[in-house]
Amino acid sequence: MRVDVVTIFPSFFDVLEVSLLGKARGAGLLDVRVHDLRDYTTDRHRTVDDTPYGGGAGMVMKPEPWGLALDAIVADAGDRPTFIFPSPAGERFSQSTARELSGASHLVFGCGRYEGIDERVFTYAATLGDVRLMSLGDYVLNGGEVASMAMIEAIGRLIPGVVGNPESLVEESHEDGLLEYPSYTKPASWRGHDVPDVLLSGHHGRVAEWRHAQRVERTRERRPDLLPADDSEA
Ligand SMILES: Nc1cc(-c2cccs2)n[nH]1
Repeated sequence: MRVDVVTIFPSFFDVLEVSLLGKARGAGLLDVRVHDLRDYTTDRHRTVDDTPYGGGAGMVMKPEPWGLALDAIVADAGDRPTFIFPSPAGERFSQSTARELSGASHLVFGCGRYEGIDERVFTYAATLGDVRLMSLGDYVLNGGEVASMAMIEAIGRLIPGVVGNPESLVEESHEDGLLEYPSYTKPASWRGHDVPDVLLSGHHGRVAEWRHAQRVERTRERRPDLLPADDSEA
């Protein structure tokens, strides 16, 4: 998968060199390219925003630099990518969205500032590929960088080969509508807190039953909205 990121804070994405995604890049599973939007400005001050038509507070990102940046990426890749613009006004990003997008061949993340990107950028991008405005949740960030980083990680880890043991992707929270079960490791007793006996029993069937029950109980307690309507009232 190729991933391009357009941002005015390119160094923010240096962290993608480390950890799991860094290994994925090294293994050629993920090709991440970060672009500084200011490289696509034409004035001496490398201006990327201006005051909003119709008045109002804040600044809006100018369309010209975005158009040049998206054109350069599409010309280089020679394909029709999926453009993802983080936005509090976007569709809700979820694990199923991550799974859907993990099958894409080319994603382009456009990191705007909260006051927004000129709407014509999304209209223009739609002539180059699919456009998805994506929200991580009902709260407001200052820019799309943090949201893009989270989505790149959530999507990237689902690409076959990125996570060593694909088994570890099963029974994760949100993979199948239930939260994950509690995890324990050695020592069996720590500061007076013991690991549940069933996990020390060696009885795989009972462990599986206990873990499923824990998943249902936790989901009921913390996220009843994830359960089918008739169940969450139970
Ligand atoms: N979910 C979400 C996205 C955002 C922003 C994206 C770009 C600027 S602010 N805030 N909250």
